[in-house]
Amino acid sequence: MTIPLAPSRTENLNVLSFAPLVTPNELKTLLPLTAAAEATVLAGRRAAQDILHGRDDRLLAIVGPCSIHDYDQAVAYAHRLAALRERVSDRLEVQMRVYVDKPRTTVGWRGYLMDPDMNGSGHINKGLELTRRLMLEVSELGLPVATELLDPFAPQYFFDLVAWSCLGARTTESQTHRVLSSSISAPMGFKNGTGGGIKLAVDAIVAARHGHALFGIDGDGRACIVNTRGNPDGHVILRGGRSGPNYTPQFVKEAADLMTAAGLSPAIMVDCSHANSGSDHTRQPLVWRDVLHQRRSGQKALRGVMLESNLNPGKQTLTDDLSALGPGVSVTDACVGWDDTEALLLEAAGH
Ligand SMILES: O=C[C@H](O)[C@H](O)COP(=O)(O)O
Ligand SMILES: C=C(OP(=O)(O)O)C(=O)O
Repeated sequence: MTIPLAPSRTENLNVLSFAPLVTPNELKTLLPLTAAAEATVLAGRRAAQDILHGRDDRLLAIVGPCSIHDYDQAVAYAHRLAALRERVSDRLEVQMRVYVDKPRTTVGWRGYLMDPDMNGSGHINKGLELTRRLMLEVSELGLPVATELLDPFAPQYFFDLVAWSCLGARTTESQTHRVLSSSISAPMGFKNGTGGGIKLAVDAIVAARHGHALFGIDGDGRACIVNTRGNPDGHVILRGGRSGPNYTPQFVKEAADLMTAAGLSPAIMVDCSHANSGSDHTRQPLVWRDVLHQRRSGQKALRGVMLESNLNPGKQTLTDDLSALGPGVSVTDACVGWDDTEALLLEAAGH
């Protein structure tokens, strides 16, 4: 069903159609927050906050697929990670990457939320329902959900299920996303830019700590002015940049110094993937181990680590023939497989 466009010579010239979007309250009536999921979200946020503010010396580990593309495979992964989370919980707070909204360098599949059928049909209502259902199911396992904040309307639909979130390298410098981050109830990481700039991530933390007024929607999908309080749990995520990796001690120190100069208490996460691994998943373990080594050597500002991991290693190309896709293999960035994931988490926990 589409909503007819009013004829005009000056507006909507490049709009093909409007279609109704489910409202946040309709979706939440269909898939309400359960007591078990709520307990996971609250405990996950509290654990992340305690680690980021130095009240808990465990490592926050954001682990999971580069992108979700298959419901059952995501649930199978979540079951494994939930069990592993328990085994390492004395040293690590493990939360699952449930990334559904993918920022692209130019064009490409934009994720399970925007295109759940993976064929360009853009069934966002279906993507919203599947996303909320999946986040509920993962949370009910006792496994906190971590996701990237990208679409400005998304928070009202499923961020009651998100324990940790972040802005990606392509949006950390965007004012729209910074002020949106000031509304988010979960701790927020801010990645350095694709060019490698760390200062812009620190600027984003400062911007998001303040209250803002922004365009948004309420639970009934009504356009409204959202007045925010500001997010006090911002931290920097080092993901490397165009000139190479930035997980090594000199960059960690640079990030810590920039946070201190901005009046912030240093709290840094290292993303083992992206430009830190040169997008080669076999290099993620090197980065992971370097982070652990830096922590053991006394770098207290390092509070978190991110690993792109899936049931099976590597990545595959998305084509029109979806039946050709191999199970549990990333369709976006290459991920480490389950065996390496388990080994790295156990190693980090000293098992
Ligand atoms: O995490 C995934 C990708 O690195 C990011 O979304 C950009 O992907 P692209 O450069 O393949 O578009
Ligand atoms: C897109 C991602 O990373 P980045 O923003 O660092 O490219 C991601 O973590 O999925």
